[in-house]
Amino acid sequence: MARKIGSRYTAHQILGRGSAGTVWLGEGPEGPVAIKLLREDLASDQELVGRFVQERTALLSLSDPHVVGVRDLVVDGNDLALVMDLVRGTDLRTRLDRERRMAPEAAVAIAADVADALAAAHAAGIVHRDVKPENVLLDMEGPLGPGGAHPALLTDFGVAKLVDSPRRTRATKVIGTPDYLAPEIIEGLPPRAAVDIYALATVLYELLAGFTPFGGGHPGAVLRRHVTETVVPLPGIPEELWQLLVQCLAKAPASRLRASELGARLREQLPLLAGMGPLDVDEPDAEPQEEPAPYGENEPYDPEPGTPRRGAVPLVPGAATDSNRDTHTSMRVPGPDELAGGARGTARAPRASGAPRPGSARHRVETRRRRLVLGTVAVLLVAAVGVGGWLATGGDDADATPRDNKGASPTAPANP
Ligand SMILES: Nc1ncnc2c1ncn2[C@@H]1O[C@H](COP(=O)(O)OP(=O)(O)OP(=O)(O)O)[C@@H](O)[C@H]1O
Repeated sequence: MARKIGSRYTAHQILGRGSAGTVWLGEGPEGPVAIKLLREDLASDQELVGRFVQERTALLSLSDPHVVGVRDLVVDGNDLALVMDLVRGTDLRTRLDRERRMAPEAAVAIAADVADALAAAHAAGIVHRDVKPENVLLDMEGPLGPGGAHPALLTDFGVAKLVDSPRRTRATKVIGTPDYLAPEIIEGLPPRAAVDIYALATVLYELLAGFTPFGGGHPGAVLRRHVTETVVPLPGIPEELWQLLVQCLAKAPASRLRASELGARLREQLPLLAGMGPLDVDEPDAEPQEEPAPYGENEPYDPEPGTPRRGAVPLVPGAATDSNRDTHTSMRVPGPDELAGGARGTARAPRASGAPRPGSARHRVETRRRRLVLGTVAVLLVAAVGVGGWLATGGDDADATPRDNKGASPTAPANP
C-alpha cells in the first residue's frame, strides 16, 4: 500500500517501528530512501514540530560515512517525516540476536565506526543520547571490513531528546534505555557527550559478552548497578581492549575518552584481534524477576501510570513497542540513599562457560535435582535426630515419633 509523503516522496513498505514512529521504504526524486514518519500525536504538536525542524537542520548539516544521512524534512498537513539514506542491511540488535556474541575483531570494528559517527556528531554539538544496538545499522552492501564486519552507521539522532522536552518530562525523570544509561544521567545531571561514550562502551561489552555489564532484572536494579557497581572482567579479553572498556565505562564522565580518541584507539587494536574467536563466556545468572521495588515500600517502581511494569516501556506514553526489546524507560531519579546500593546490588559475574542458562530446561532440571538432594538430606537429618531422640529416651516413648514427624513434614520434598 503506497502512501504519499509531501509532494516528493512515496512510502511503500514498512521497514520497522520505533517509539516515535514508523520507518518506511520509500521512493524520492533521487531514488530509494528510508522515511521515518513521526507518530500523529507528536506531529500535531506545534512546539514539538518547531524543535524537530530545528534539530533536523543540525542533522542535515552532519555528513559522515558512519552517520545515516538525513536528506529532507517533510512537514505536510498531519505528516511530519524525516527522509534518510536507505541502509540496506540489518540493525546490530538483529545480528547480535542471531550470533549471541561476536568475535572481538568484528565487534571492535563496528564500535570504531560508531565512535567515528559520534565524533562527527559531538563536533557538531549533537549528543545522541540513545546509542544502542537497535540504532546501529549494518550496511550489507558496503565493503567488508576487519573481521568480516559490514560498515556500521549510527541512526535515530535526537528523537529521544526531542520527545524528552522539559514540558513533557519533569527534571526528576530518567529517560533512556536502562542498560545503556550513563550514571550521571541517573543522578540527574544533564547529558553531555560522555553519555554516548558510556553507552557505546556498553554496546561493545555486549557484542563481546552477549549481555550488557549492568543489565538484567528489574530496571531499578539496572539503574542502581550503573551508579554503584564496577564492571566485571570478561574472561579471555585482551588487556588493552579491557582497559579501554573500563575507561569508557568510568562513573566519572570526565574520565572517559572522547569519541575521536576512542575510534582511533579501537582501530589500533584491530590487528591484535585478527583471527580471535568469540570470547568463551556465558550469560551470568539472572536475578529473580520478582525483585522487590528498589525505591522503598511507599513508592514502588512506576514508570508512568498505565505503562507495564517492565524494563521495556515506551519513551512516550502510548508508543507501540516491540515486546521483545527493551526500548526506553521513564522513571524518577532515585535518591542518594537508594543509589547507595542494596541487598541485590551485586555485580553480575559472567557465568562459567557450560553452566546452564537461567530459565533453560537444563537449568530447571538441575534446580529440581538440587532441591531433591537438599530435601533428601533434610529428611535424613530429621530422621537421624528422631531416631537419636527415640534412642535417648530409651526407645519406648510412644509420642516421640508422631511429634518428630510433625516437625519434619515442612522440609519433606513434597514439591522438589
Ligand atoms: N535509514 C534506514 N534504512 C533502513 N532501515 C532503517 C533506517 N532507519 C531505521 N530503519 C529500520 O527501522 C527500524 C526502526 O527504526 P527506529 O529508528 O524508528 O526505531 P528504533 O531505534 O528501533 O526504536 P526507538 O526509536 O524506539 O529507539 C530499525 O530497527 C531499522 O530496522
